[in-house]
Amino acid sequence: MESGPRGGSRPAEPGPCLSSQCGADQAASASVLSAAGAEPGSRTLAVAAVLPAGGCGERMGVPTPKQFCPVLERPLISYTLQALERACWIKDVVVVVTEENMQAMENIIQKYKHKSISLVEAGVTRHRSIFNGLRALADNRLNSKLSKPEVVIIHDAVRPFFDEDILLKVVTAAKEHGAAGAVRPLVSTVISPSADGCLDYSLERARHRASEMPQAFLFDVIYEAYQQCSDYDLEFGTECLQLALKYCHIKAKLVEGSPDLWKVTYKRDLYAAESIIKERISQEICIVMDPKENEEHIGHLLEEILKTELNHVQVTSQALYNAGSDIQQINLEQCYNFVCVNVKTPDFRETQKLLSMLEESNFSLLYPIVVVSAHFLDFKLVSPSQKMESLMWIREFAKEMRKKNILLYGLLINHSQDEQKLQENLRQGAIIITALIKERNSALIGQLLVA
Ligand SMILES: Nc1ccn([C@@H]2O[C@H](COP(=O)(O)OP(=O)(O)OP(=O)(O)O)[C@@H](O)[C@H]2O)c(=O)n1
Ligand SMILES: O=P(O)(O)OC[C@@H](O)[C@@H](O)[C@@H](O)CO
Repeated sequence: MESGPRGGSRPAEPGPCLSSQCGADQAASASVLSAAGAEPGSRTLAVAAVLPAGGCGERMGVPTPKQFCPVLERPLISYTLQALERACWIKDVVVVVTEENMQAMENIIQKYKHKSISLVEAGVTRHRSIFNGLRALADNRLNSKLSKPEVVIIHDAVRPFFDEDILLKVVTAAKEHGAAGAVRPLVSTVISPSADGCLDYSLERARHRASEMPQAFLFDVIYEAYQQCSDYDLEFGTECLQLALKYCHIKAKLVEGSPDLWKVTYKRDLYAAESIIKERISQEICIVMDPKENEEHIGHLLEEILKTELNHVQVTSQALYNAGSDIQQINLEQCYNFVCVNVKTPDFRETQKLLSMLEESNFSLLYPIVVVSAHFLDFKLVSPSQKMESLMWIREFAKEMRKKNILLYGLLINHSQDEQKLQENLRQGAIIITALIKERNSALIGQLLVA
């Protein structure tokens, strides 16, 4: 199975590493990706990737193989594919899955619009799966749309947190050395037990590294290594770099990677992945308000309070004049959080306008979008209970929005005439907004919170 061309016109997506789309540094990638030995930029290096995703995730301890476990209701492997898509110079991605998971994988590719993906059947071990992926690239009779690359990246499907920079580094190093792999300092010391279960010796931690992914190889090197590989190594090996050394006498270049390169292995890793992704898509908030309001507009006051409360978060304000261009403009900054300020009647007019734009934009495909419909009322003039009736609209509407991966919350702020009270209420409102955005708790959708 093959999906369409990579890259393309998709809006910049804040994948797990939130870097800019494709070619964070065009000059760097152009020189790296010029074909081996050619003048930089003269001919692009053919690079493909093999993603082993055929495991059962035994250590995760759940029925679903971990690469398909949901993170914010989206399969983990989709985040890895999205991060790979940032490197639009990778021409083919071969995902290696078991026969029984082929359809599930095809559904993920279709739903999340992943490009240039070919599926290959897994083997009973990781090395056998990788070998199957390499074979598909080597022998295009297996898949006519695939062609043998000069360099191949091998990356575990359950390692979603990496950026284009480490891909460029391992590919550059593989071009020069034949093989390269990301490494990290060891957290625990490595020891060797004796036959009777006692300490035999320990390795000096500072002189050793943990082997992570991505790794990259001159294709002919790693393919030759796998073709020479013993059954024992195919069955019990865990290190591709070792195969290149043992069978092709290639000493891989080791590239220091970032702390994000860890592999999702245990259940706690899924929780960690979810909180990292939530943190990363909470970095920007857009306050949507009526453009005709003057600077004292309550929306601007709320914007200033949010900026004060959330100094590491980018808070912007935007008027919604019309659909497409505004929402495209907003989301180009990778914004997944909106506070819609409703001060005019009828209630929700601005919120409904924003929601219909978000629905049409399809931006909630990859991440849940938070929309806080903020309403201001001087409780001394109008009792909240009177307002409640008209605000009940939000409960039903929130259920509809939930189906589109849009989390809609209501917020009623006491628009006190007393300046100090108003500041306190706005601060309380900012705290509530911050919590809703950070937690993205679908249990609270349609609720009306009061500040
Ligand atoms: N026969 C296998 C075994 C593993 N993998 C893949 O290799 C990567 C790293 O392996 P690991 O973390 O060990 O995954 P599992 O084997 O699924 O985990 P476990 O050992 O807990 O069963 C994963 O993306 C996994 O899907 C594979 O493609 N084919
Ligand atoms: O051993 P596992 O199958 O859990 O995972 C594979 C890892 O060993 C591997 O991804 C890195 O150590 C780099 O080779």
